[in-house]
Amino acid sequence: MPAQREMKEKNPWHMPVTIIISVIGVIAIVALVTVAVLQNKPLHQKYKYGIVLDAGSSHTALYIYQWPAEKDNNTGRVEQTHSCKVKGKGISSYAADPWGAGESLTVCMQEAKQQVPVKRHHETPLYLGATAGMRLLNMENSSASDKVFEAVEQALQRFPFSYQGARILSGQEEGAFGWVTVNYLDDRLEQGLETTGALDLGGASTQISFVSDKYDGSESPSNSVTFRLYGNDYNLYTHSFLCYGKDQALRMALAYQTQLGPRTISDPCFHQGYNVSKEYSELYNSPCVSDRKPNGPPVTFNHQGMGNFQQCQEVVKRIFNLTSCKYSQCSFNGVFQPLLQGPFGAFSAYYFVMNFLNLTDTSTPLETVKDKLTQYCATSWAQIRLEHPNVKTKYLAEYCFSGTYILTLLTEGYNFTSESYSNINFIKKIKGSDAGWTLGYMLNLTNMIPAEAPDSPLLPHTGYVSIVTVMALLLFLLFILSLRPLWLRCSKRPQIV
Ligand SMILES: Nc1ncnc2c1ncn2[C@@H]1O[C@H](COP(=O)(O)OP(=O)(O)O)[C@@H](O)[C@H]1O
Ligand SMILES: [Ca+2]
Repeated sequence: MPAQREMKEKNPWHMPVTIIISVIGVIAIVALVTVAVLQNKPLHQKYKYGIVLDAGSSHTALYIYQWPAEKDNNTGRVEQTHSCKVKGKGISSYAADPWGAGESLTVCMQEAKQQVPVKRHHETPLYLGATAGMRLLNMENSSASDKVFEAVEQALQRFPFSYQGARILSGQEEGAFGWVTVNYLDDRLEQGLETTGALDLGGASTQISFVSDKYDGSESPSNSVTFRLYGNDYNLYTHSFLCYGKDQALRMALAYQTQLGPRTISDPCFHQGYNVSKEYSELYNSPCVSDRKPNGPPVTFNHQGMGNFQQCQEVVKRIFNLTSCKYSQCSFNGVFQPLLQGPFGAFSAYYFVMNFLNLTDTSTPLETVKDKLTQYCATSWAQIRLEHPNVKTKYLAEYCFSGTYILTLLTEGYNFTSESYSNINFIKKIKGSDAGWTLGYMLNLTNMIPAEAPDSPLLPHTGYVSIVTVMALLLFLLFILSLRPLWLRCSKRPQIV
């Protein structure tokens, strides 16, 4: 077999040294790529969790947030994974039964126990923040408010989480943390982009927060909050109007109409055919209206609807003081407000109401929005009920008032114009997380937003792996090429025949 022998001798791969070098080379390259891929591959994601209870005036909601365990300081990574609406009213309505307030939270807390992995329970911070309902109760009856907190605290401490306390947020905090949430979720803070203003409408208070270039905070320091986030300084204007949430605003509007204690009030903000007997003591049972209580009114009054948007707007305007202002410019009630600037996200009741009324599209001219609301308010109560059999009667009865209140607050109160109205976005969620103060509150308390921009890796993981792979291939090519001379030499060797 001389031909076969010749082949063997020509082929360098049959030389032991060449074979060993080749094998080692290939193993080295495979090892290099494998190590590069494995070392830099994100580990099987482990998450940390945080729980915030939003004890609002109308109801309490629980939110669970999660973020990758090894990257607390990274940006845009905290997201809402679960929410739970507590059955019944807000904790401030339990003044006469404080333990009931604590009890009311247990169903959602049980749910949280199921949602957060058991081994993370003990390290999961749990916060409760109360807003305007408890602010009002605290003003009215501070010992009742203390008792509610005591009961809530005891109920929450029974769960295996890391309880961090329950407290009333100031209006300023509520506004500022709502602004942080919206801008964090939009990745505006991390990237240093122009920020979005935040408009939050609750049941008992409402907040407006935005950055205005012309505003340095000196004209009204109590409306100013400064932040340094990701290496950028922000000078935020914020104001919270206590009693201007939509439920208390409705009380104030009704109080203006019942100041003389009539037995019947004809209310343009409710639909024609709506006729409900209500109690004076219930209407005036709030610090927002208690000083307007008529002397010796009858026990009840008939609340009758008239269904007239124009007249409703006149009634609503009466709850705003639009004349007194000791600053260069004001919103209402003598409160300083700089020039409106930039886009705004309007959430909570702004969204619920405008969404129900099909009016979330702000590219619709303001005049058309008013026309649609005029039509809606003029629809009879019987017809409205027929069209929306599954909507809670209390909400349904109030959407005409609420829509009118929102438009009046935005235009007469905050000075949005036909042009700037289109800068408002009515939103519920951003990237799966609810817009509201809770996320911003937790980010702040867990120091999850750094003051300075974190150092970012030179390359993202995929870039790193690609470069190593390309380099390994090049090395392999070089290696093969380096074998060429050996090859050629072998093929030129004198034949042994
Ligand atoms: N589906 C809905 N339709 C209309 N209004 C709603 C709906 N869901 C919630 N709301 C209202 O949103 C408001 C939420 O306020 P809340 O956060 O409880 O009060 P605050 O922030 O003033 O403490 C309440 O007025 C509540 O009635
Ligand atoms: Ca709220």
